[in-house]
Amino acid sequence: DMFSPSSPPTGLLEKVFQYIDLHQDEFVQTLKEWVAVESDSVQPVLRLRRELLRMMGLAADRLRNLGARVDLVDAGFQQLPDGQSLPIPPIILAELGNDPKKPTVCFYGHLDVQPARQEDGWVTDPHTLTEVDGKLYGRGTTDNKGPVLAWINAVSTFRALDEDLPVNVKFVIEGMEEAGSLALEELVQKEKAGFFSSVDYIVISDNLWISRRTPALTCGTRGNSYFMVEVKCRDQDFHSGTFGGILNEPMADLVALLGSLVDSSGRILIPGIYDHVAPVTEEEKRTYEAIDLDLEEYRNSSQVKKFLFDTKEELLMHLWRYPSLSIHGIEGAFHEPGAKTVIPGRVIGKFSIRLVPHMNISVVEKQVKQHLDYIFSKRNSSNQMTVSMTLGLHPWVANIRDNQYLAAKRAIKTVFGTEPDMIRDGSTIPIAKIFQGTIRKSVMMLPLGAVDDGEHSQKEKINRWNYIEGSKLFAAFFLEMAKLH
Ligand SMILES: Cn1cncc1C[C@H](NC(=O)CCN)C(=O)O
Ligand SMILES: [Zn+2]
Ligand SMILES: [Zn+2]
Repeated sequence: DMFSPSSPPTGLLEKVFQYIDLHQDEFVQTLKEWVAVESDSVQPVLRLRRELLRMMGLAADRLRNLGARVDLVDAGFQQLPDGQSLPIPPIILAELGNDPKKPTVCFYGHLDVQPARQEDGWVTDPHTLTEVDGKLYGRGTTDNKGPVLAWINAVSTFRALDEDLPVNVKFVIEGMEEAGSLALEELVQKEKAGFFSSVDYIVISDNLWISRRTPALTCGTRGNSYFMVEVKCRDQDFHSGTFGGILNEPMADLVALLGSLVDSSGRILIPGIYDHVAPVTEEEKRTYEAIDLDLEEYRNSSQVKKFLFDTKEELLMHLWRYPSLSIHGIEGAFHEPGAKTVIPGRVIGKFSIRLVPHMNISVVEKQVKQHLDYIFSKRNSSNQMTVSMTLGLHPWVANIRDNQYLAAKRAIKTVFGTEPDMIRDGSTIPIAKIFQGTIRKSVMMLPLGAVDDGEHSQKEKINRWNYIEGSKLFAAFFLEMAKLH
């Protein structure tokens, strides 16, 4: 149309790539400064919330230096189960450029991280970015500080070269993703007609490739429903010498309940749970066949002796398009080393079910509660069982016919010289569905990290190559978006 900006001058991309290569050590240095902030949102303690506030402040400063207009939106307080409350770090809404002739691309990312302690099995200090053989180790390097900075690096490169930014850029950066994106949904609703009204596209870079070398585009994620099942005799523990043999023990009830959820082939045993799962189409099957995945390498690098499925297609389908049930832990259980003769008086089992199209969250909730009621009633226990669903997150499916998927494919081809794997992701980025459903804009997931980055795990890393080529990818993506608009 008549408002289309002219194609970028030939050689601009070359200049941009050269700048990024030349300044990569500065980019790594900033990542190091950000990794040094222990912005853990999972452990609800004031010291860490202060770190989160500091983290959001650092990011706000960085964005202001770029020339962005930055809003630190107050997000209120988190109520804890024990009655205490903690501040939620402010959410950054920022914008750079508002040329009506350009598309507006909004990047969502988060700067909170999972907990990490060196004793958990890190070789290096998790909050000191350490480079070994081109791998940048540190908590948050891949999830999600590295990708947030890659986007900022791309923007800052155009600024540093005194080149016009090809797109208008907006940022939504939060600090509570690892705790369930508290307060973000409300803000998105509230800003629907404000901040988000001018947004054309949303890009999220908060997941990983399925390969170590082949880049990917993500077309869908599973949702999640998280359950707590409490079994209580009394609030205090018992001595097994003085009460063992005369009680229904809460742990025995709970272990039976948890043991009734899934069989050893991974099949969920809750009646009706598979009823609404979308059937597999032939076309969909072909997408799994096309993916570059070396099963043996994947298995070896994951240090798993044997997966539940032997073919690439079966494995990918069970990660991406079938539900799964995982048992996470038991609160109140005696889990420390040593041999204490305790009977825990009250225990809480935690498990979750990854949801896929077209499962319905409230139907799943009913099915789970009915099943647990039935199993518990069969035990004829005198204890009290309480089941609650504490999180219900929808699965998300992209519209891969949107312009931005085309632009991203072209940018990937330019930077990596290859077509991306078109993948889904087994985990959940709750805000994707909320963006799509609330502000009704196109959402794309464009991951930068490699399959072996170890997000949430010990030894999390991002490869220098992924971080730097990823910064180039975002810059190339801006140019492709401008061409398509
Ligand atoms: C907090 N939470 C509880 N249920 C689901 C989640 C989100 C979490 N998200 C990620 O890990 C992002 C991965 N790139 C997950 O999927 O477990
Ligand atoms: Zn993340
Ligand atoms: Zn995470």
